[in-house]
Amino acid sequence: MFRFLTAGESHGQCLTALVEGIPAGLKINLDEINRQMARRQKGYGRGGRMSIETDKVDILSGVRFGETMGDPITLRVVNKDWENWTDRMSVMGTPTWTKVTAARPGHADYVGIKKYNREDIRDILERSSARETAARVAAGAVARQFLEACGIKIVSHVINIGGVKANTDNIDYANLQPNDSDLNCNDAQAEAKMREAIRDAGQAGDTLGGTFEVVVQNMPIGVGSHIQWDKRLDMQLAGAMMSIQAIKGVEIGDGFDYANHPGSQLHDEMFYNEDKTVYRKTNHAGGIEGGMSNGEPIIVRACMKPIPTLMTPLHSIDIESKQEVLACKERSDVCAVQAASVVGEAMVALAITKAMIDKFGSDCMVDVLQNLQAYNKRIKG
Ligand SMILES: Cc1cc2nc3c(=O)[nH]c(=O)nc-3n(C[C@H](O)[C@H](O)[C@H](O)COP(=O)(O)O)c2cc1C
Ligand SMILES: C=C(O[C@@H]1CC(C(=O)O)=C[C@@H](OP(=O)(O)O)[C@H]1O)C(=O)O
Repeated sequence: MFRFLTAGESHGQCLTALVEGIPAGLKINLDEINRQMARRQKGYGRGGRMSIETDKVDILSGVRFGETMGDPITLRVVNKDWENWTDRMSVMGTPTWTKVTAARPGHADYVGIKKYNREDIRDILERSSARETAARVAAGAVARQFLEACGIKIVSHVINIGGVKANTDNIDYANLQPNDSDLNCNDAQAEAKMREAIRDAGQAGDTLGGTFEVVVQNMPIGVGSHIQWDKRLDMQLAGAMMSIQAIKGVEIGDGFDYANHPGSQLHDEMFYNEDKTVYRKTNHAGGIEGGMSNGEPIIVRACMKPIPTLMTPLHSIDIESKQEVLACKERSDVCAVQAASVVGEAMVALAITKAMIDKFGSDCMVDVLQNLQAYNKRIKG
């Protein structure tokens, strides 16, 4: 059993993640965790907050002398900005700060206020903020280290920002490499145009969304199951991806394009190599058939809506005065698709880790790796 939870507010003292079920005996590389944290903070179009924070993870439990013990792992990311918010975010005492009352269309503000019976929108926006994704990337970075010990790699790339599309013809998904570019895009020409689009949107007080792909490489066959709805790997991946703030669409493989062509053009035909191992010439299925990994790279595509906080605010309502007003202008990102792609990698890593642990066990790495090896041997035979 593998699970994780996060806690913390955007301008509170810290964010935490509690990760349970990582097997004992996994070597943890803290520098690598922090490298993932830094990747999430990059990206042209991020707001002022990113120049305040330098996200670093403290491991508070579950790891001893660099190795997991099988215990729950607690990860903490301190919010440097907390110091500037102690008046507004004090744990005890009486509020001295003006309430936020003008709801932002597209954010959690209005519905949250109603549902939780609050008068200050800050009580909602602090937790609905995607600052929370820092804790997910920390948890995901631990999961990635488990997956890498099992030989599995996860990469992503941005393929569309605000309608500017990267060239995605002839991508070799099995060998797609991580890139360090500003927008996590492999097409330099498209990336330059994406930057222009983000700059123009920012100057107009507007925001942009986009699309990215997360790819899982070297995935063993048969992880997930057709037996029950909640064991299907595609369901677990889609849920994980949809749980990210502002993600509004998820596709596996050809996804919505399946609707446009007949089956004869889309199902991935099977062939035998000389040694009778099976191979495919195509991967329309995106590495999953019948809710199980089929050994091809898993391709999960996600669409992020434009950021809801606009510097040229939208028409909205004030929950206190009951007047029609302009939405509140919190400091904000113009575009965060690159950051979302890093969060997407983390969520995919966490979902794949859960499915791998369901299949190969979670007590200790020696058992997991032996189980995986024996299983691979049987499958190949
Ligand atoms: C990495 C990342 C950064 C984000 N930055 C902002 C931001 O600066 N301002 C904002 O209003 N929304 C931002 N969002 C989106 C909101 O958090 C999100 O739209 C909101 O929580 C409502 O949830 P929903 O869009 O899923 O309905 C960001 C999302 C992600 C994934
Ligand atoms: C803080 C992060 O993202 C935040 C997500 C966010 C929102 O409403 O989702 C609003 C902004 O926060 P602030 O109001 O402090 O500027 C973003 O910066 C982060 O990614 O670390």
